[in-house]
Amino acid sequence: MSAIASPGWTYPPLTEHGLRASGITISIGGKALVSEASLRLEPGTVTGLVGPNGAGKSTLLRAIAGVRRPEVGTLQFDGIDLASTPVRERARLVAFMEQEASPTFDMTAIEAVMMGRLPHRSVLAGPSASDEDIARKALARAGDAALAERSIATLSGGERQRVHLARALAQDPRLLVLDEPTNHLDIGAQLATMALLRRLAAEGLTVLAALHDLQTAATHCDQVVMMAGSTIVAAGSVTDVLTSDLIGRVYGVHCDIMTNPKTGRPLLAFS
Ligand SMILES: Nc1ncnc2c1ncn2[C@@H]1O[C@H](COP(=O)(O)OP(=O)(O)OP(=O)(O)O)[C@@H](O)[C@H]1O
Repeated sequence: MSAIASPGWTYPPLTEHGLRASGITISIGGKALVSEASLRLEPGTVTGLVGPNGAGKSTLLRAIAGVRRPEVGTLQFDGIDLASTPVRERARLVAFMEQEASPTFDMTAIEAVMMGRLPHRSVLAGPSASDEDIARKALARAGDAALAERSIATLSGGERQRVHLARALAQDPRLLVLDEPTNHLDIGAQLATMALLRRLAAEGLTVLAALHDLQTAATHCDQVVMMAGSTIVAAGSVTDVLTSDLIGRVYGVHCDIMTNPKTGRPLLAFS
């Protein structure tokens, strides 16, 4: 991973690896959107952030990604305090794919992905051949190589979602934060995306993804963090968190949990 600090700023020594969020609290107009959320994510793992609509998942992800500053709490990645890390350096550590990232102005898919290279090049210099090479590889990994020269305004929701994933990959981060990365994707593309996240984790990335589909979390994640009513109500292994009892209490649905005989992973049946 490239992580060369710009002149005048060097990364502090690594003390502890992975993400450490502690006591994150965010409120608007006196209403807590996230209350005292704490979590640990180890490098090389995929964590699913689950919970009902309005639980506070996107708000917590935005805080971790640096889009929204928490009023209270600390965020450290690899021992680095993210709040005091300059924006450009932070963007080399953490990449964020938002839930509904509609294009604000027209550009081609490859131009959109190249924006992920901005934290890695000098402010005045244009993109290098190496930047373009990295962007094209990222687009290919996300499954959109054939769409490189297409205007993103003309792409389908799923195609555009993969472009945004490629932009985050081109950023070459150490922590990848994704808000519903598969919500526009067909089942084949969903499986391909989750398999890609697993490969990225195997390469050492820390991956945190908000997921609505509990089966996707059960099948592909190492760890699950469940939010409800602005707080984290459970965090741990898939089998510790995705229990019939907790799903029933949090979502108000009945869920039978079996074991997939092929994968050994939990198989969820809702009623
Ligand atoms: N700018 C805002 N002003 C007021 N309330 C807000 C604001 N942004 C978010 N909220 C509220 O905060 C709560 C948490 O929102 P958030 O988007 O984090 O939930 P979520 O778990 O990601 O939901 P979903 O699964 O529906 O995407 C919701 O009740 C939402 O209406």
